[in-house]
Amino acid sequence: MKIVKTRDYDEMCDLAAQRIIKQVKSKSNSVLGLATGSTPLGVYQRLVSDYRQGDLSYDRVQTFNLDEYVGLSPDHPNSYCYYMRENLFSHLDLQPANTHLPKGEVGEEVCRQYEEKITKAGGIDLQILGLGLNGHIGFNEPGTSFSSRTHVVELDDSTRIANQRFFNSLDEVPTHAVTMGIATIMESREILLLVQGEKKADTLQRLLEGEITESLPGSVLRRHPRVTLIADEGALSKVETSHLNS
Ligand SMILES: N[C@@H]1[C@@H](O)[C@H](O)[C@@H](COP(=O)(O)O)O[C@@H]1O
Repeated sequence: MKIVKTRDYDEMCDLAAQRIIKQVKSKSNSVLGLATGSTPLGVYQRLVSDYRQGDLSYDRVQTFNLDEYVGLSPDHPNSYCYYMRENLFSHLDLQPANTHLPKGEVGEEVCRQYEEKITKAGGIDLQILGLGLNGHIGFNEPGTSFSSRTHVVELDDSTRIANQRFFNSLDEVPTHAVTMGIATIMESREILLLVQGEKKADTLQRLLEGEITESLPGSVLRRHPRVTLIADEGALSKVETSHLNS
C-alpha cells in the first residue's frame, strides 16, 4: 500500500481530487466507485470547482456508489442518493443514467442486479473509500466475509451512533443498508483510501499494522496491489514512522 501523509484535510482533498481528475482525463469513459460520509465532501467540492473551469467533461463517465440505506427514498435528505445529487452529480455533466447507487431495498435480486451493472460497465477503474470508526469499508461491518458480494447488512450500533449526526435522532437512523461486498470492492483496479482525523488513528493503526482479519474489514486492502492511502497527520499519528516510509 502506498501511503501519502498530508498536513491536513485540505491537502488530502487536493490530492484525491487531482487523482480523480487525472483518471477522467486519461480515460473519458472511466468507471468511478464513489463513497459518502463526511470525508469525501471536500474532494467532491474540488471536482465541482475544477469542472467549472470548463476543461473536463464527465459525459462518458459512469459512477457506482458503495452503499445506500434501506428504507430511505432517493429524495430523503439523508439518503446517499440525495447526498450524491446535492454534492456532486447535479454539478457535473454526468448522464443521470450513468450514475448508479444500490437500491435501498432488501432483496437478493436488487443486489445481483447491482453486481451485473458493475460487470457490464467493465468493472471499476478507481474506487474511492472512506473508513468507518470500527474499520468498516462501504457498510461492510466487522465480521463480514472477505468473499462477500453486494448484500444487505444490519448496521452495528456503533455505526448508527457514528452516523446519528446526520439525523434528528438515533431512532431515525436506518437499521439496515445495502453495500457492495468486500470482494466487489477488491475487484476495483485501483483504490484510493481517504482517512482524516485523530479519532480514526487507532483504527488506521490496526488496519496498517495489525492482522489482516475480517474483524477489521479495511485490513483486507493490504492484499490489493494498487491501493493509495491518503491520510492526514492526525489519522496517521499512531502509525510507526518506519511503516510510512516503506
Ligand atoms: N457507509 C459510510 C462509509 O462509506 C464511510 O466511509 C464511513 C466513514 O464516514 P465518515 O467519512 O463520515 O467518517 O461511514 C459511513 O458509514
